[in-house]
Amino acid sequence: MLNLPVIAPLNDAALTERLQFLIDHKTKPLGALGRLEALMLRLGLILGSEAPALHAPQMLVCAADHGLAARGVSAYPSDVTWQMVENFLAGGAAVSVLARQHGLALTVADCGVARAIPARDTAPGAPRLVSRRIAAGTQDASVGPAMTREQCAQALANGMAMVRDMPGNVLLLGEMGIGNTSVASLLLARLGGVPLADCVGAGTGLDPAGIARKRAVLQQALDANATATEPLAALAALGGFEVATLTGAVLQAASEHRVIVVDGFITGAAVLVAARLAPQVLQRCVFAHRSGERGHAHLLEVLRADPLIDLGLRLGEGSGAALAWPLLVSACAVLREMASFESAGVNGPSGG
Ligand SMILES: O=C(O)c1ccc[n+]([C@@H]2O[C@H](COP(=O)([O-])O)[C@@H](O)[C@H]2O)c1
Ligand SMILES: Cc1cc2nc[nH]c2cc1C
Repeated sequence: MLNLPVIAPLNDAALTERLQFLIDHKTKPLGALGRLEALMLRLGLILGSEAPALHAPQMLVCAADHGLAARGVSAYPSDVTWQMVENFLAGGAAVSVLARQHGLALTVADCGVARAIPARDTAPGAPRLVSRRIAAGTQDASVGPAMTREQCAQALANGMAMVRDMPGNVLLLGEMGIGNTSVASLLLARLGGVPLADCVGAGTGLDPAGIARKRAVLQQALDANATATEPLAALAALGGFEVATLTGAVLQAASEHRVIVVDGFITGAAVLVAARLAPQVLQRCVFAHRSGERGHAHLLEVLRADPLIDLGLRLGEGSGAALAWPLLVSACAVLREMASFESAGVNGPSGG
């Protein structure tokens, strides 16, 4: 039996009021720091502090393969999954560069890559591999469930355990898995109630004919798993090992009052599943960016999320989360260090 962690709602009205007062009395015209002010408020609430500080940020990149990929739903072959995991670990991928630049500890989890990633010793501070393999890729969801309920429960438990073992108070989410935009599309259609056509996009770069084929395959997957409507049933039937592991990670991080920085379409789909299980997780999430992948705008709407940046990224890996990271650092610094009208001796609004 899977025990999901308890997640308390964030409903400290007094702290909300104090934070808003502090923000409104900083030396700036009211509201002039725009959406950074909403970020300041959110981070203060999540961390339960009027002077929040982020420490030991953890970037967790979950990787796995997908039976669906054999149906031609991606522009790239499944081998790219293990090859990119090696690239993450060697320090050459976008997320490796950005994690290094920003001092984010990078953990890459093999949640079920078709070709197992060999264990290795890594130097302190270098990207770290953890093996949390469920199987060598999921089954083909277009003909039946992608995973068993037991496999899904194990992946959720793995995600929870990994976060439990991590230091720090902020978790950034990333993923890698050829075929996983299909998984995210299916979960958005099933759990978000969004028409499939709006959920399906180019992923790694399908052309319009490829997208039409992908849509037809994904419709077969929805039909083959028509009874999987509850969140955990849908996750098992349509999901991937990396998405289920990320879902567990999100639930655990929320229960520990960590800030959760959500990357793009696939990590967002994991948050959707987690939010269907425990809506309070959304109060702990910061949505990093709006992905160029078609379904992401719809997913953000379903989650009522307002992402920080829009650079037309469609890479995944956690790259958008890493790029948005400095904004979180700045939001905390401004809340802690910026003077108030009173402390700086600056006149407030003229009034009248
Ligand atoms: O996160 C996103 O918004 C995103 C959008 C498009 C593609 N991706 C990445 O591309 C891979 C999945 O694309 P595909 O076409 O194989 O389904 C996977 O490794 C993701 O990290 C990620
Ligand atoms: C090269 C490549 C890098 C990626 N990183 C995340 N998803 C990816 C998909 C491809 C194809």
